[in-house]
Amino acid sequence: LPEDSSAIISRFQQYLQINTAQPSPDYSGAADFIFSQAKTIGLESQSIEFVKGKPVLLLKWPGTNPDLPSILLNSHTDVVAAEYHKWTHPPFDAHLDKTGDIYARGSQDMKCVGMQYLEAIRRLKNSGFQPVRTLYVSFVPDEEIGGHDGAEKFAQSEEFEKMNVGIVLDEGLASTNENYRVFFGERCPWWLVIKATGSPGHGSKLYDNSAMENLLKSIESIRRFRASQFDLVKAGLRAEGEVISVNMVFLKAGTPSPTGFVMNLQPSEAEAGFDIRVPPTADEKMLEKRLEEEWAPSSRSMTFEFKQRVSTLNEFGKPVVTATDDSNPWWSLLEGAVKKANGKLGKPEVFPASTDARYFRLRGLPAIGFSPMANTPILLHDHNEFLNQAEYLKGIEIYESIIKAYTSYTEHTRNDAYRDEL
Ligand SMILES: CSCC[C@H](NC=O)C(=O)O
Ligand SMILES: [Zn+2]
Ligand SMILES: [Zn+2]
Repeated sequence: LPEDSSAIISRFQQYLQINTAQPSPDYSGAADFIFSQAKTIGLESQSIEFVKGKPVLLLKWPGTNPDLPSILLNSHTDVVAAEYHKWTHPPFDAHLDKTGDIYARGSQDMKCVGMQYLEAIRRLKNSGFQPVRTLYVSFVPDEEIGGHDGAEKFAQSEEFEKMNVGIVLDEGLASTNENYRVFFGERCPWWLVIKATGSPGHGSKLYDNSAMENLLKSIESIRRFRASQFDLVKAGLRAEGEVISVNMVFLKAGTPSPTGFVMNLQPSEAEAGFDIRVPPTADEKMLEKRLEEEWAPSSRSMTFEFKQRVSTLNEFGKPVVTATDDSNPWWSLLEGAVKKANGKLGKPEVFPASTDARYFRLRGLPAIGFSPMANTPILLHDHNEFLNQAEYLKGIEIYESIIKAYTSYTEHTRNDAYRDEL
């Protein structure tokens, strides 16, 4: 590796070594690091604590025409927890192996992207490039737990309003082939708990309407639905983000005893939790009906509760998605810029899980999910998350090209996609 590249990789490793794992992320460590980077690059920086101890770090590269809507490059500073003993290299060592793979929690999700933004800016600045539009880079907390104290408050703030943002880039997913994946929307999380009650009884007795039987009937029904959705994906008829996913995440029942559970007692209560993800264009009413009639019918002594239920629609009743046609110039600009840097984009997709991009889209802004990682296994939230250094360096070139194209775009763009509704 040339001298320059090893310095770039070592800065990436430094960021990865800061333990920002939920539930107690080292946000002040991350802030110190990001601000020290901003200083050496020559970017203005600001920390906004909408919630104490959870800073939104905002960097700014002023453009020559501050009247044009600005560009926002967003990333989150937190990462999910890691089970240390199940990793081949400790998750916060950022170990670089002989093949160039860098192992760390956050190497894909999404400290890579945050640092790639900064490295791209550093190079552009050094080359003498001048942006026309102002460029902002935000590092937000708490994405992994829903972003309520981070991007959600940020997107709704006066500070954000003043930034006059026209387009947001946020995270995507690694691609296992040579085409980068790119996302225009995301599925909405519905975290459902269903609860069954029934008559308790002797473990030897066959009878109807026990809590366990009632719950199992629901689970069977939910699993049939799950299979019907999964089959569409397996048959290649639908993309991952276009079906409703339903996965059971907990089961809770039984009567505890000092040695485990009482074995000859059928319990009077049983419950199960499901992580459901609903595509932006899905029929919510249909799903609700299914839930009321088949998954948790009161006729079977069942109740349900949502731990979280995010609507697929915005305040105008429209799906929360970013346009991918001619009405959104940022799409073709992105395509062109990636191509110019010798990269290829796949077909725009719906992100299968949730990201902070939703909060920007809810404001009526276009937001594109994109993490430039091609030919890479998808390891976010998994053990042994890694990114190859060559792929990381390639991503920096991709962002250089995007930042050039975006900040140089001088056509008048509206920064309010809902103008028609308003
Ligand atoms: C919906 S709050 C949790 C957000 C989380 N985001 C990334 O994994 C997700 O589970 O999609
Ligand atoms: Zn993420
Ligand atoms: Zn994540």
